[in-house]
Amino acid sequence: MTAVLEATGISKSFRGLQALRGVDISVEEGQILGIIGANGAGKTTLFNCITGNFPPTSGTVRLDGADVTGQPAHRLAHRGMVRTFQLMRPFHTMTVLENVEIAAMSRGARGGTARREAGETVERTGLGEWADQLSGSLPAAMQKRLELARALAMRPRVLLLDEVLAGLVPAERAPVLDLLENLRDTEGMTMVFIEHIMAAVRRLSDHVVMMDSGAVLATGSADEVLTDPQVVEAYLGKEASDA
Ligand SMILES: Nc1ncnc2c1ncn2[C@@H]1O[C@H](COP(=O)(O)OP(=O)(O)OP(=O)(O)O)[C@@H](O)[C@H]1O
Repeated sequence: MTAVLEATGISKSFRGLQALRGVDISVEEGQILGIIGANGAGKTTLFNCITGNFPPTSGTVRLDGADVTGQPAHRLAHRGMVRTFQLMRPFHTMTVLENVEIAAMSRGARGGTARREAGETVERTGLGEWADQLSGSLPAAMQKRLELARALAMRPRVLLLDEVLAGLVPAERAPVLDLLENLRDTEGMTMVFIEHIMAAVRRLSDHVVMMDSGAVLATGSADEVLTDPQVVEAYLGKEASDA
């Protein structure tokens, strides 16, 4: 099987601080890759290098085999790769539906089509009853769903999720996990997700990469990685409370 998304040898320095040191990840079509690691390990920086927020200092990003290193987010979105952000950035003075509609329009949907697709996405992400609320007035859990809805409205084939469950109580996490699993199983969507909640990593990941100090420390199935003594020592010992 060929990788849909493959990042090889990704390094990134910020004025002397080496945030990434030759990171390799790859994910095959219809698979979910989970990325774990302590705060500051470089997970979000890796996403930023992959999704064109800034170019890596060195290394190559390939999407469907094509070199897309450093391409801006909008061009990657047209190629089918979209991400969510850890800190949400919706337009707070617009309604939930309008926010999602704008995302649909950004990939070319127009007029009634954009509105209809936005409505479907809003329902699918459990935001139906909030559709006409200003997004700035949403509770945190619903803002998270809006971030996901905006990404899905862009119809990605490859979706990168940065801590999409953070700040949600367990009852709020379940529907998001159900949705992500459904997107993989029914639409074959490929996903990479950064997550600190180990129950979610176990449930969703076909494959896990554990990062430490800007490098990959362990990779394998969730069972293999989460029981790896180095991973337990470097990360899980500190984070196990939420597992
Ligand atoms: N734009 C930037 N400028 C300078 N340093 C940065 C920048 N972005 C990240 N860093 C640094 O790079 C390192 C990796 O940060 P990063 O946010 O990627 O970690 P992370 O694994 O995503 O952490 P968390 O789990 O807290 O989100 C940190 O030392 C961080 O301070």
